Amino acid sequence: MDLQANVPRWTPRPSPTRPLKKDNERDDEPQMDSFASDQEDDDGISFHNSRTKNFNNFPFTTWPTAVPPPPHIGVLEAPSSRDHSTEMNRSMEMERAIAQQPKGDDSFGNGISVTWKDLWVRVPDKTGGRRPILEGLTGYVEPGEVLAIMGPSGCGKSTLLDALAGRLASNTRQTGEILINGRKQPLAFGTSAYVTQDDTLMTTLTVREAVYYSAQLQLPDSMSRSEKKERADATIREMGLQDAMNTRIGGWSIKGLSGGQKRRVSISIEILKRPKLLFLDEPTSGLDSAASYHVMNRIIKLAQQDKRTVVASIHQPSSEVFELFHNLCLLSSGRSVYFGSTSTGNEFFATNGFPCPAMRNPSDHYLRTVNKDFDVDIEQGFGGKVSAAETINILVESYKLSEACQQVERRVSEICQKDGEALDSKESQAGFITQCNVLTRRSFVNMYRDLGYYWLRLAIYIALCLCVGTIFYDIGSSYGSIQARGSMLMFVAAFLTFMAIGGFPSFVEDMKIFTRERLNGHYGVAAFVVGNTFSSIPYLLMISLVPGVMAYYLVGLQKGIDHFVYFALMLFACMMLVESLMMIVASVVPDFLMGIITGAGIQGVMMLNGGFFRLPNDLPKPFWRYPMYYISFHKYANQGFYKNEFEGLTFPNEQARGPPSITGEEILRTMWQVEMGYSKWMDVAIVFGMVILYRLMFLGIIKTIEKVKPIIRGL
Ligand SMILES: Nc1ncnc2c1ncn2[C@@H]1O[C@H](COP(=O)(O)OP(=O)(O)OP(=O)(O)O)[C@@H](O)[C@H]1O
Repeated sequence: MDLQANVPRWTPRPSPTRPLKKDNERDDEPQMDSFASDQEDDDGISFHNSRTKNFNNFPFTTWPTAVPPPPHIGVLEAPSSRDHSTEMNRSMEMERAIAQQPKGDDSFGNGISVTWKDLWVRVPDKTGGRRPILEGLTGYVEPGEVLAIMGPSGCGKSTLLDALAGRLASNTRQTGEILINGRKQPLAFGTSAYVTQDDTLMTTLTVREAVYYSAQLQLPDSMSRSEKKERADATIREMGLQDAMNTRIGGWSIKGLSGGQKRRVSISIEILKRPKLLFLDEPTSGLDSAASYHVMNRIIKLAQQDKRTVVASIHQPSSEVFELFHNLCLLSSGRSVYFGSTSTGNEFFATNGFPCPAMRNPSDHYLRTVNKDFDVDIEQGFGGKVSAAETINILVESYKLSEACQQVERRVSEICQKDGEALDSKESQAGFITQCNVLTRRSFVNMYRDLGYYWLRLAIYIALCLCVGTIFYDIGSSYGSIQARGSMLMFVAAFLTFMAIGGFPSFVEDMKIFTRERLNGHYGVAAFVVGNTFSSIPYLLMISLVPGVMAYYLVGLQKGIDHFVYFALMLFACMMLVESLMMIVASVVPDFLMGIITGAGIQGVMMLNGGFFRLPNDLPKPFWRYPMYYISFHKYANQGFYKNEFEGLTFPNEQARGPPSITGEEILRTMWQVEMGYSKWMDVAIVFGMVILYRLMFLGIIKTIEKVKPIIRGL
């Protein structure tokens, strides 16, 4: 069957850049679905269409629902009964109207235009090849417009948004052209805002705190604190969250906001800065119809102010919400079914034999018609039925041949020809010091409120140190205590520090929030690393000191406050190091289970090679002795702890042979094979140096990932 030969030509009404509704054109309150009604066109043909009154001047080849269709099965043809001369006249009229229609701004002004042409996105398939998830899409969105991306679940809405926002996953390959203001330029890190489908929020903060911290990070230093607070409060109110201002967002452990409320917090955070380009993935999911309407209405107003550009994927908008959008990009299985004004969608479907029934929300009708997930035949306006797959083919082919499609291509070319401005990602952002300060405070509050971050670890450390203290209680200075001291100190250096791995789930959550905020340009990578490092210091000090003092004094290690201070300092340095290591792991393996296994594996190797289980001189050369022994932080931790404990002590020699006593220094040299050429303070300094190195590596890895990802995707 040659679908292309039979599909009717569809021509849209001449308003791809439909002017925005004025406020007085509609109530602010959501209305009942009311726009599907029987109307008569100029030819006296009755058809169901909500917006028929808009179309009377234009030649839509709409299937009349009351008139029998031409006798073909599953193949659509232009109605033979049409008066062709009338049609031609109307076509000419339309072409004239199109020519006279203002094509948006002549320049981009301060706004951002996005165009995409022949956009393909492919992902690996099971056979080792690649399957397309977006197939040759072309479209545009201009300043002041709100584009709705619609289609059945899995049709590629999020993928299209990700592609436009420059955020595709690294296993995808993108071809085709995406231009921002007519130029090929990256769209991330502050040039646009993106509300993702999942709400990645700091669960311990209240709504007001979450939005206000974000305001402090995103708004420029030139704004006063009170102005930022005002902006945050106003945005919260705009999203209808005033009653939940002081409610914690909540997560798996504490019940806080509802799903819909979280959605609105996510939107609030991203619209705070009034972005010039806003991507929204399912902004209304979880919202009731009134909330959906108000949220979308607010976003439309945002687009109107200073001509901002909005692209939103949306699942099941009510008719009220659907009417708010300007253009519709309807997808099915990654293919473009329709791109054009939302007000001419009904025409397109009716023209192709799938008119929207009376009293049905048009968006429901479109989604039902283009969904092939369920093996249900689609009813045609004239009573026939075609399979869902065939319906989609008809619509896709019809759209390709339509004047609307050509019009979109023309508009894309026009926009691309303009010489648009380059985007500045650093525009009006808080300064580095402010970012570090705010991130440190926010992270500190989060750590304080999240029981799993440090409090639970503190409890477990106390329990473990009580066990250590009672098992090695009052260790004494007998010959046998030498081995016991060594084992106890090794346990502290290896196992107590290993336990810092318990914070990994919180690191993964932190990384998710960081990734979202970073991609939206809220702050820089360095500010995040500084904030994360400084906020954890008080807690790690507490964990080193409180359980440390219990273990130290119950065991009866070497007396003197300086010895205890060294012990606590080394424990603190090792914990910081393990946390830094786990942050690196979280940045590379952001999966909870995989990350813990990877982190535990790395630490296991270091522990094994740290000079306790196998004495340093016995480690096989070259790999384990050089460089692995020197890379392992356990080497320095063990050495430092041993020097701190054994130097200055003397143990009686209970063996029959040899001198009557043995000094700590001799034990260090012969028994533990410790490097004695430098002091214990050097060991702790090396561990702190490694902490700095690991944090820098963390920063470097994030920056590298940011740079490499677009290259992998083929951009
Ligand atoms: N990185 C990826 N690797 C493999 N497959 C992917 C990837 N991204 C998307 N897909 C697949 O592409 C298809 C489209 O996914 P996408 O998330 O864009 O759909 P969607 O229309 O947003 O769906 P929903 O409305 O349910 O969120 C799905 O089948 C999905 O499994």
